[in-house]
Amino acid sequence: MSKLALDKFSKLPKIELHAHLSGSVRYHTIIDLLNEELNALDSAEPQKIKSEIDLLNCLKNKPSISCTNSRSLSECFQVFTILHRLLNNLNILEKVTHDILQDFESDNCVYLELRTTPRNIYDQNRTKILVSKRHYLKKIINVLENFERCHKMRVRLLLSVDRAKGVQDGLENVLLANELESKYIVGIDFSGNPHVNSFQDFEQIFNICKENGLKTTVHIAEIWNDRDKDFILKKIRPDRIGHSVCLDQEEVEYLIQNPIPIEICPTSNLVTKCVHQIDKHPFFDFYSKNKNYPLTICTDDCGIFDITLSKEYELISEAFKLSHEQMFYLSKTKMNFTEILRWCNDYSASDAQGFDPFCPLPVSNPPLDRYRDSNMDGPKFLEPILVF
Ligand SMILES: CNc1ncnc2c1ncn2[C@@H]1O[C@H](COP(=O)(O)O)[C@@H](O)[C@H]1O
Repeated sequence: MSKLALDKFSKLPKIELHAHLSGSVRYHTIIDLLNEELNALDSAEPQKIKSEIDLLNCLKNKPSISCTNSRSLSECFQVFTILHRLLNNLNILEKVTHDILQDFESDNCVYLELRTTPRNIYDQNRTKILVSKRHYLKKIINVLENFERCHKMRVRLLLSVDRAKGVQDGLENVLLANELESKYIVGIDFSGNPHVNSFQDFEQIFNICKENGLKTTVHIAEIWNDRDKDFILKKIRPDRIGHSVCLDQEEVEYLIQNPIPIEICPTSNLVTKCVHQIDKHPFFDFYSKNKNYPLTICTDDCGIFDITLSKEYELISEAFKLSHEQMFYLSKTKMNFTEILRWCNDYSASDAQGFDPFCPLPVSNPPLDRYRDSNMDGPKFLEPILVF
């Protein structure tokens, strides 16, 4: 794709609803932190660190129609373990979180929903808690507050329940969400290694979320033998679902008839090999059958994959021959913004009225024509959806 087209996607105002904090730490920051460990005088395991740098290099992925340097999901989860070791104090956490927000805003993201699993940070012997889950979260919320004071992008937080860490750990996170009562926490994400445990064991937690009015989004069908699909789609019916790529035709039909908004993560699906070619991505099963199906394009772990939201748009647009106008229309309308505003339950009605996330900078925003793809021979604008 030409640089000009890439620029147009960078300028398109976008929303990001599926971004894991640790996975979104800048790729170069991760490498720098690993090199710091490597060069430390007391570096105990240089070979291990070198192989971790190699793993990172392999996972780093450039968007392309067919992905050649794919790695499996389990390798991704190895990287998260490394990241959790590296992000081991509040200063680093503060810095990387701020960088993530900056990066999304520079990419013209206007509403970012970051998700993270609250965790205790231990000392080297893992005997003493240095930072509690509560302090971990408070630090992140503090970064979001400070950011919002001087930036236009709106940022909210989902607390993650990691299926691999078990029910008790998940329960603590949901109780924390309730207890902190922060306007920044808008819901609960159910994620983690899909090969480990089953979400069916977490039914009590789903019920607690419902009883307490906490919105939920659940990772499903990231692998073919996901035994939780029926349970999630038919019994739990969360507010959104993530990935949802390994679905059979019957399940796709079921969703078309009974839609749940889907967070699509194209590069992630290629890297983890649950989709082998971008032009076979099930995004199109939904899009082609129902142009109004609520779909949103997301990055998942933009740091470890070294990608941006704009590049994800580019990937989908190229693979399915969608014009800039179609992408624009998709980003504007496929995810119901009233719904998002409802997630931000602290907004007063007047705030909500004044907040058009697609028009955050009315003075400096370019005219809509700027987003028009001059080479496009498909339909012209479907409706005058924006007033800049
Ligand atoms: C690649 N696809 C994925 N599938 C499932 N869960 C994923 C994921 N990518 C990330 N996570 C979840 O997010 C955590 C890292 O961010 P936080 O430490 O919470 O900020 C991972 O440990 C995993 O539980």
